[in-house]
Amino acid sequence: MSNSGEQDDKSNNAPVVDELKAEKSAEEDVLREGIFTVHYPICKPLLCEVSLTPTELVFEEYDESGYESDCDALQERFPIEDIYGLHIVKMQLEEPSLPSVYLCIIFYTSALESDDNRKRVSRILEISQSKESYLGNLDLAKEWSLDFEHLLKAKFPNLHSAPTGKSPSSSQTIEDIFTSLKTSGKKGDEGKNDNRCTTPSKIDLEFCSGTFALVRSILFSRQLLVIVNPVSGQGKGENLYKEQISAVFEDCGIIAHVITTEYSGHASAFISTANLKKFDGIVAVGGDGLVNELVNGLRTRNDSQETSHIPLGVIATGSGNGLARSIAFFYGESQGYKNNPVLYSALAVARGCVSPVNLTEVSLDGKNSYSVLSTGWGLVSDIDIESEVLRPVGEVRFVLWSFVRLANYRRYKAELSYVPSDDNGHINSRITTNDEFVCVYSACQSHIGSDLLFAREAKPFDNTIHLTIVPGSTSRISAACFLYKLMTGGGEHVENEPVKYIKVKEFTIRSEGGIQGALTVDGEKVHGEQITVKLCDAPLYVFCME
Ligand SMILES: Nc1ncnc2c1ncn2[C@@H]1O[C@H](COP(=O)(O)OP(=O)(O)OP(=O)(O)O)[C@@H](O)[C@H]1O
Repeated sequence: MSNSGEQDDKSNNAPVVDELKAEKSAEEDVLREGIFTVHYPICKPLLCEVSLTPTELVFEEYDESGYESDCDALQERFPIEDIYGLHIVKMQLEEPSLPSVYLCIIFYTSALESDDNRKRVSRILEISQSKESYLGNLDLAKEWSLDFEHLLKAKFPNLHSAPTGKSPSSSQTIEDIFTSLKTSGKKGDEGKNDNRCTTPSKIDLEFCSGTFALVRSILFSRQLLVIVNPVSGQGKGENLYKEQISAVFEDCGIIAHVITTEYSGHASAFISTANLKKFDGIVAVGGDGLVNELVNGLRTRNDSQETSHIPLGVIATGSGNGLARSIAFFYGESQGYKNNPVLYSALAVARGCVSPVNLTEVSLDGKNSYSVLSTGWGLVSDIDIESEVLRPVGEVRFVLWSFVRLANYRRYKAELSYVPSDDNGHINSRITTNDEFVCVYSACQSHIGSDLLFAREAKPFDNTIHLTIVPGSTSRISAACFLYKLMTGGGEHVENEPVKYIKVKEFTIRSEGGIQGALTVDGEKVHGEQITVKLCDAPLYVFCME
C-alpha cells in the first residue's frame, strides 16, 4: 500500500526493468510482468517482481535499487494450472487517497512442498500503478486476469465443452465482469445488485484480520447444487463438507446451494422435481450410491433431455468411491487422488472440465433404472453387502469379510447370457450358459472402489461393459487368489484360471424363484428373478481435472 508511489513508474506498461532483466524476460518468454506489493496470509507484505510465463506465475522479491535480488531473496514459482481462484478484493476501510485494486490469487499446489500433496497458497497483488484512478487499476487487474483466463483455457480445452452448448462455468466472461464492475458506478459500489457477488468470506477473514473485503470472484465462478449424504463412508460426509469442501468452493468462487439428505432416497426424490435452471452443475458429496440416486432422479424428470446434460461432480466421501477413483485414474491423477480424495475431487469440481462417462440401463424383473458403476452377483457382492456391519472401520471391511466369505464358500446356480464385443466394439452373437457361479461382476469403469482396480483397460466412455465371471468350478484357493489380487493388485485377478474377463454390450442373469446370494447395483442390494444390464446411449457428464 505504501508503495503505490514507487510502483507507478514500474508498472507493467512502463519500462520497469533494466536491460539485463529485459533479456532475462525474453529468454523465459514472459507474457506480462510488473512490480507489486504482495500480501501474504501471515507475513508482512513484500515488494515483488511478478512475471507471468505461459506455464508459470513467478514471484521474486524486488530490490528497489533496480538490480536483481540477491540469492537469499524470496522466489516462488507456481504452475498456471494450480490457480483455482481469482478474486478482486478491496480494503474494508479504504482511504480515498489509495485507489488500489487487489487481485487475490488462490493456488492449490505442491509447488512449495517437497511432497506431492497439494496445499492452499494465496497471494494478493496490490495494484496501485495508477495513483489516482481506481478504474485505471481495475483495468490493469483485468489485463492480468484475462491472461490467466486465456492460459487456463488453452491448458484445459474441456473447460467449456458441456454438451448442452451452455458453458459449465459462469456464463459471464472476465470481460463482462470487469465491465459490470466499471459501470456499477463509483468506487465502493462494485457488485451491488449482482448475484455473483458473494458475501465477504474466508478470504478476507484470513488476510490481515479482516482488512480486506471480497468484491468479486472471477474466473470460472459457478453456482452448484450440492447434495451431501451425512451417512456416507464412516458417517463423516457432513463434517467433511463443512470443514474442508466448503472452504475449497469458497476459494474457487463457487456459490454452493447445499442440501443434506435426511433418508435413503431423499436425493433422488429431491432432484426429480427441483428447479435446476440456475445451476451450472450438481455435486454429490457421498459415494457411488448417492451418485446412483442423483442420476436416477435426474433421468425420471419430464425435462430429462436437458437435465441429463448437467455436469455432475462427485466428491468422494463414501466408503467405495469407485466412480471418483476411476475418473482420477483415467486422467493420470491417481497419486493426487490417493493423497487426499476429498480435496482432489473438490478441486476437480472447481476446475470444471467435463468428461462423458458410460452409464448402464438395468432392467430388474421389468423395472428399469440406471447404474453409474457396477452390477454384481455372488462372492464380491456378498462381501460388499454383508460387511456393512463393519462400516465404521472403513474400506478395510471388504478385506476382513473376505475371510468370512471364503470360510463359508458358496456357489449359486443361474442362467447367464451375454453379448460379447471385440476390441473394436464389434458385436458377436449372444452366449448363454446355465451353470453354477461363484461370482459375476460387471463395471463400466476401471475401479469399483478406491483401492479396487477391476478393469485396467476401462476408460470412462469406452462403450463397454467389463464383465468378470468366476465359474462354479473355481476352487476356494483360486477364489482366495482372485480376491487377493482384486484387492491388492493391478488388475491381474482376471488372469487367475478359470476366471474369465469379457467385454460385453449387455448381459442377463436369470434364476426362477429369485437370484440367490447378494445381487447389487452400484453397491446397493436389489432382489429379483432376472436382471439385464445394457449400455445406455446417453452418457453421464462428470466434472474432472482436465
Ligand atoms: N440421510 C440418509 N440416511 C440414510 N441413508 C442415506 C441417507 N442419504 C443417503 N442415504 C443412502 O446411503 C447409501 C450409501 O450412500 P453413499 O453411496 O453416498 O455412501 P457409501 O455407501 O459410503 O459409499 P459407496 O457407495 O461408494 O460405498 C445410499 O443408498 C443412499 O441412498
